[in-house]
Amino acid sequence: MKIAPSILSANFANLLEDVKKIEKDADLLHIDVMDGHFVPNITIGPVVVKSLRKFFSLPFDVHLMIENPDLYIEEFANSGADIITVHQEACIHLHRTIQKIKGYGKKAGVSLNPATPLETLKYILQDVDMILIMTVNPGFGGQKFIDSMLKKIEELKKMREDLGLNFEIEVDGGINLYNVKEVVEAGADIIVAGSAIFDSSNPAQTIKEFREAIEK
Ligand SMILES: O=C(CO)[C@H](O)[C@H](O)COP(=O)(O)O
Ligand SMILES: [Co+2]
Repeated sequence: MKIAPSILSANFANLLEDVKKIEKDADLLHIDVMDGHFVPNITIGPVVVKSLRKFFSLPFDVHLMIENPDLYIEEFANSGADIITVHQEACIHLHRTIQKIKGYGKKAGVSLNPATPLETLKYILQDVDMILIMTVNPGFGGQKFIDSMLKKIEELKKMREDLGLNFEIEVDGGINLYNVKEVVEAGADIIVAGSAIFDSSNPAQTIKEFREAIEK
């Protein structure tokens, strides 16, 4: 099980120091990109990804919550993203978008909003490296986990088994020390956590506690 702290809840005025706090304990760095159109919030773009890349070697997991992601894939690829995840709801030609990400030598992820059925992924599952199940409506950190998404994670895991595929299942939104175990038991391979990690007094220690909570 991998842990991907989301910098959405880091201090943007002190981003370098905040990421240094989790660098050794995290498996990936989750970077939430929001455009004010696909979601009602605006965060950061490729310039910030590029600036961070100079200081860190851990994989960058870039979650694009933007309309027309095709327009920005090249820039994010060149800025140092390792995984580029687009939303199914934002892509008219999703298969083409996935191929574009892979064409830059990056891992391709596809994310689903809570209301979007798994069936929309049926014909692209064999093409992706990762599926990101949103367990909050995207746009903001610190929201409450939507419990009905546990079934969705279980169903996706079953689909993966039935099809004999090996994409990773990432789960994002409202995950904390109290619910992480059931999220992993449902089928998550990668856990994203923003507020639970960066709002804590010791983010590195909190990541260790996440791993302990799963073992319990
Ligand atoms: O994609 C996101 C929101 O759209 C964030 O990654 C997610 O919400 C993480 O924050 P938290 O753990 O505080 O819910
Ligand atoms: Co995210």
